[in-house]
Amino acid sequence: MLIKTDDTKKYDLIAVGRACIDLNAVEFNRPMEETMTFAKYVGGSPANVAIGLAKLGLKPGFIGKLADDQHGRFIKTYMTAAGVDMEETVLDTAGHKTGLAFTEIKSPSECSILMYRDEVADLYLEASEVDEAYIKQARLLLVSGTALSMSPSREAILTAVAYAKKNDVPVVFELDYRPYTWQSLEDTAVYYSLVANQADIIIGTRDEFDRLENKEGGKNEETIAALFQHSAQLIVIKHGVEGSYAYTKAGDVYNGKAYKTKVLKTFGAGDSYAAAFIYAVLAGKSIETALKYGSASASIVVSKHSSSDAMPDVAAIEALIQSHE
Ligand SMILES: Nc1ncnc2c1ncn2[C@@H]1O[C@H](COP(=O)(O)OP(=O)(O)OP(=O)(O)O)[C@@H](O)[C@H]1O
Ligand SMILES: O=C(O)C[C@@H](O)[C@H](O)C(=O)CO
Repeated sequence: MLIKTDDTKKYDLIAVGRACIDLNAVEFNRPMEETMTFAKYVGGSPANVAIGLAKLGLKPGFIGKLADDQHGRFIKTYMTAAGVDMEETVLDTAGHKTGLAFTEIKSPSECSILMYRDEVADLYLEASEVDEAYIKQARLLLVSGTALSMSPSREAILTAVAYAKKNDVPVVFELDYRPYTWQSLEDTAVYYSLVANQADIIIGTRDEFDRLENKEGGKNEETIAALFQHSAQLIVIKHGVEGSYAYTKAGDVYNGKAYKTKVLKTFGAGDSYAAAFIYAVLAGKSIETALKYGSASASIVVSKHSSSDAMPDVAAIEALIQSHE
């Protein structure tokens, strides 16, 4: 197996970062100005990935800070019921709020997210609130890039990564770049590099790797050459509907095609892709197969209304792959 993990661990993966609320336009194919109703779902990239893994039958855990209010309680209840261990989440006692993402579905190819993320509870997670003994119980630690955008969450993430490294828990870095949370492009590149250089698996879009390198129009070959000088064993670079590439440190290159579908909205593709790709890697499947799982899962989620609730099970993913073989 390319990434060696200890399958006797209590949790398959522990995700650290934000768990928020998505409010997705119910009346779609119109601008948000004309939208009157929104459906509520759990959102936030690492929460979505954890939920996706639970739907695939794995045992994920979550580290994060939730607001002590109705939204925080909704998130904890939903994720627990979905099969994510939420016992290590901490409650914010300083009045910070849950992050909200209003999603606009103008057309299948034109979606946008309007974020309410000032003073959000998830960015107030402190290093002292991250438990080494919990991380030690995971096969993988998943870190989201957005959680690096502000202190004290930044230090909490760096602490989680340090605990994972100390306890031989491989680190997955999902670049998950959300521009509104960052002060500058330089900050992003500094903190992204700090974690990317320690990560075993790095997953992001081509644009997100450009943020890591703080340049435009970067080339995959140059990106992987630089990153493979550090801890990375496996790098996935996504190119939207054009598909994705996986690179191994040993020099293997794999190309995954997107599965065409009737798209409702494009967001949620990355999180569903990551969940199914990681599931396949943990199940010991080949990288070619893991790319198919990621693409199939994303194809299912972009055809549905939510990012979290729509995460598919293994049977749905395998059926979609089969129908294209
Ligand atoms: N329109 C689409 N139809 C089918 N599959 C898609 C589509 N868009 C993306 N995908 C699949 O999802 C994968 C990830 O998509 P993308 O590169 O857009 O990720 P992302 O930008 O991280 O997503 P997100 O919008 O959730 O942040 C792609 O590699 C592809 O397999
Ligand atoms: O927190 C966000 O950035 C938005 C997410 O909640 C949303 O689920 C999404 O865009 C998934 O990729």
